[in-house]
Amino acid sequence: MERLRRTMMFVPGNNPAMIKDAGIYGADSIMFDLEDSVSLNEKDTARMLVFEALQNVDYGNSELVVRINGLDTEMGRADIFAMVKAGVQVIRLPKTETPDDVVETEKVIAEAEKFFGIENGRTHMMAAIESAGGVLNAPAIAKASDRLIGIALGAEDYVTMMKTRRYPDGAELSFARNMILHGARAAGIAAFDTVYSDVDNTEGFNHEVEIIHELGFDGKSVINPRQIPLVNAIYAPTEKEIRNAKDVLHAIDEAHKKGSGVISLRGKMVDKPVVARAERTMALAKASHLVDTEGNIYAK
Ligand SMILES: CC(C)(COP(=O)(O)OP(=O)(O)OC[C@H]1O[C@@H](n2cnc3c(N)ncnc32)[C@H](O)[C@@H]1OP(=O)(O)O)[C@@H](O)C(=O)NCCC(=O)NCCSC(=O)C[C@@](O)(CC(=O)O)C(=O)O
Ligand SMILES: [Mg+2]
Repeated sequence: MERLRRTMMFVPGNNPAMIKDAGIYGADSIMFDLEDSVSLNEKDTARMLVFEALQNVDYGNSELVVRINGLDTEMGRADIFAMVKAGVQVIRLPKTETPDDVVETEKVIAEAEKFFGIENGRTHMMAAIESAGGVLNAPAIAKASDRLIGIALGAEDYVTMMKTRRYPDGAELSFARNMILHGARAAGIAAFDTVYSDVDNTEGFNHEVEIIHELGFDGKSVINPRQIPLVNAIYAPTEKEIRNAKDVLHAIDEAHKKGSGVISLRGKMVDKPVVARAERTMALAKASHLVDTEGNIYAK
């Protein structure tokens, strides 16, 4: 079963208190940041703090991701070696412009795995796309390495380069979001939307999450624990959707018993894509604690 990544929470790598408590908020993924939330004179401290945390803090079921500094900086290589040694699950490459950026980063990751005697390929990657060039290359970036679990939009850098800013309806991000989504889907990996910086604006945040949920993004980068339950609520299926998904899965089981891959349910065709959507609905229902492991809806 595909891992759910509705929320990926940025945690500044130089903030010991936030690093220590990052696991208590229920983010699907925790993303320790060594890049833009850390000033130049704190880079070494942040790398050390995140290294220690990855080795010693229990973050439960949250996936552990680190955003490194790019290889075009003097920190990039040291970041990769330290994080691979610490056993990070996913390295997030910032400001990815070309497939070569991914390939070059992968080479250093493989070198680090070999150096520390770690199984080749254990460290996964994701690539953040934060520029016009990166957006145009999104489909090729998404296919650049088997280690990639997903690609993500970094909209703050992107809108700055595009000489605009963030607007409530998101029209300025429409092309980038669609390129990233299509690039990810064509490569069979996940697509993550960008951060929403106005932490106190719940209405604006919810509106943005509705948009990316409807588009089909797997989830969103968040910068504050208060944003996690808001994303989860929008990604949680309704009781009607769960009941329908259960009926779909039951109907296709019956069809398979009769040797068919298609059946009618309440006048609507149930086939492979409908079944795949029903399975995702049930996975989201389980993650949202709306059903038990058998798929039974919890009484209210
Ligand atoms: C926004 C704010 C200052 C608000 O502060 P506030 O003080 O109002 O927070 P409160 O809500 O009051 O905090 C209540 C309790 O939660 C704790 N708490 C808060 N945030 C927590 C957290 N993140 N992790 C763990 N713990 C946390 C806090 O310590 C407190 O704990 P306690 O005291 O125990 O009660 C704060 O959240 C924060 O610093 N966020 C991280 C910012 C960050 O990482 N930026 C870089 C990534 S974006 C980027 O780089 C752009 C990008 O690259 C992106 C892309 O590529 O996608 C692009 O180009 O777009
Ligand atoms: Mg950025």
